[in-house]
Amino acid sequence: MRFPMKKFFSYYKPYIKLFIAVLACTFIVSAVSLVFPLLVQHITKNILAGDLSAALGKVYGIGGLMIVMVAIQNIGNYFVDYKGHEVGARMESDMRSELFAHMQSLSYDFYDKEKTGKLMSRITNDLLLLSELYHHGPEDYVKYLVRFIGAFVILFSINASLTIAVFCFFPLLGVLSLYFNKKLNKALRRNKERIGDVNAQVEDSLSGIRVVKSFANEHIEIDKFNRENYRFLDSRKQTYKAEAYFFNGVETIIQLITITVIIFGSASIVGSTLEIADLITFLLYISFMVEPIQRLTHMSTQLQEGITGFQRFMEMMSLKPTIDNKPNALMLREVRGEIEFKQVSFRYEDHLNYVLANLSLRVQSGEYVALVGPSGAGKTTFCSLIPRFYEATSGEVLLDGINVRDIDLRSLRNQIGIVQQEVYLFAGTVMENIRYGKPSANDDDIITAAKHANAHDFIMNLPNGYHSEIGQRGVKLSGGQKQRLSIARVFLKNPPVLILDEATSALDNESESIVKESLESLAKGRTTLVIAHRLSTIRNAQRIVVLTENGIAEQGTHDSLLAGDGVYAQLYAKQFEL
Ligand SMILES: Nc1ncnc2c1ncn2[C@@H]1O[C@H](COP(=O)(O)OP(=O)(O)OP(=O)(O)O)[C@@H](O)[C@H]1O
Repeated sequence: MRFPMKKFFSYYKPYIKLFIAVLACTFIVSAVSLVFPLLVQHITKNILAGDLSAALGKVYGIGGLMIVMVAIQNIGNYFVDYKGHEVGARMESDMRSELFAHMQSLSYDFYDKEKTGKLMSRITNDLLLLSELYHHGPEDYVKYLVRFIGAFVILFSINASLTIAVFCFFPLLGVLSLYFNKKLNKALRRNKERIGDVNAQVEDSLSGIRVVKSFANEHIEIDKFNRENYRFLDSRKQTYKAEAYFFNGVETIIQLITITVIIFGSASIVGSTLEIADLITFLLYISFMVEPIQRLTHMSTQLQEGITGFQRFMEMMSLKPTIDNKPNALMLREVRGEIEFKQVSFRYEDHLNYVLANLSLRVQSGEYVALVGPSGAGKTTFCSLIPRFYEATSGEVLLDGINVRDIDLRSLRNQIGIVQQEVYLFAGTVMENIRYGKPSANDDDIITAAKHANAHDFIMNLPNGYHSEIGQRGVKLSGGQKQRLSIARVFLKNPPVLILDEATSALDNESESIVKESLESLAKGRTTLVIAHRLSTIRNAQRIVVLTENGIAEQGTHDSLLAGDGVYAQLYAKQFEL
């Protein structure tokens, strides 16, 4: 991937004035620092070598000038350090927000493949050193370019041949830097991938901590974690090896430069082509030329880390959501809730088998339809095509006669309420969790929704009522309570279409009957698709559709299907052992 320069620099835009001020300060500070050795040269070569009776006054004058220069440098450096870092941190934060928003836009299929921990690592670790790159990158270039060019001009005016001798080493440094920067970039990318793996392992083990404990398998998790941790360590060891080669190579060349100056400089003094004061000045300025090299190479790990972070950031940003709005997508207003599948086929990926093939079904507005059939027949998949969590591979899914592909995604999903077996609640209060169904709702609306969902009474019995914290993923609530909160959320949303995917199957009989009551009241007046394994729960459905691996096997009411003695009758007999 080529480095996307244009995009990289676009993040400076909101802070460009402040950043230019930082660079201007850097320029001034670097230019001022160049004057110091010249003043030393002036003292040693002109003042101390001349009339010593007037020397002291002049030295004091230069001392005063030096103090003023130090003050300018310090004020400038304070501004550069403080505001420079701030600009970098703000840019990093902007990019982090942009990345998170982008991830929110990506579709189901992306999340099917990616591990959450790895994605977390991309948002946190990957961007961590970008702020350093963003402000130190240009800042150091200005700083060291000024010092380098200034030192070169001054040294050249003192002794051209010695300066050229020093420069002979620079191509060597260039080649070394190029070679190791490439190596380092590769090593740092690997580090980022491996820390992502460590994060993924932590996320996986900690999310499943209750399962881990129930099987007493802590040791297995520790082993899995250590495996990833050592892989990360291994990768870091390789990075340090590359760094050690590189830094020591650079140090050796720098020492060779200094030795060259001392030897050739001394020879020039012997040959009377150089004065001692000039050699001292030369040695002082050599550090101005060498320091940029030292700093830029030592900084290069940090800068490289920023660069690889940016490259990985761009990889993620260049992923497009597979399901997105068409231009001029339709906004829905009044929705009746009629759903139609026309010759719909679907497979999750090109290399996988079709889950649904040529399936056609029409559900009337307000109808209560149950989807039953063997596990893996595609019932959940069928339902997830309606809100376009996945796109039909061929055929059409229509809502009120409009292809769902033509409808604005948000507008479409606002019409559909989903209650699943696995309820996901966010850490926060009961109130906040119900409000998730309609963020603009007031407290009274929320209480009404909770009452409809048979949740009000148990909520009032919680220590802080609606303001009780429910713990991460709602761990402080029972399964039935969580389910009723999720139903209240959908009541509040009040969508014309409802999908109930095994909503009661994880509950015991008592909870089930309360939740069932809430669901029945939720379904009133809405087009409802119910997926159920326990056939007893859908006996009253207006229509039962039996889905098998070969498509829709049969459909009808409970009584007519039982009488037909087909798949449904067999499933029913199996469940009730008739
Ligand atoms: N994200 C996915 N990626 C790839 N294959 C998937 C994915 N989700 C489901 N499948 C596969 O698609 C098929 C249908 O799954 P689906 O969950 O729709 O069946 P189901 O009828 O709802 O099953 P169950 O009654 O057990 O919930 C299964 O073979 C399953 O392995």
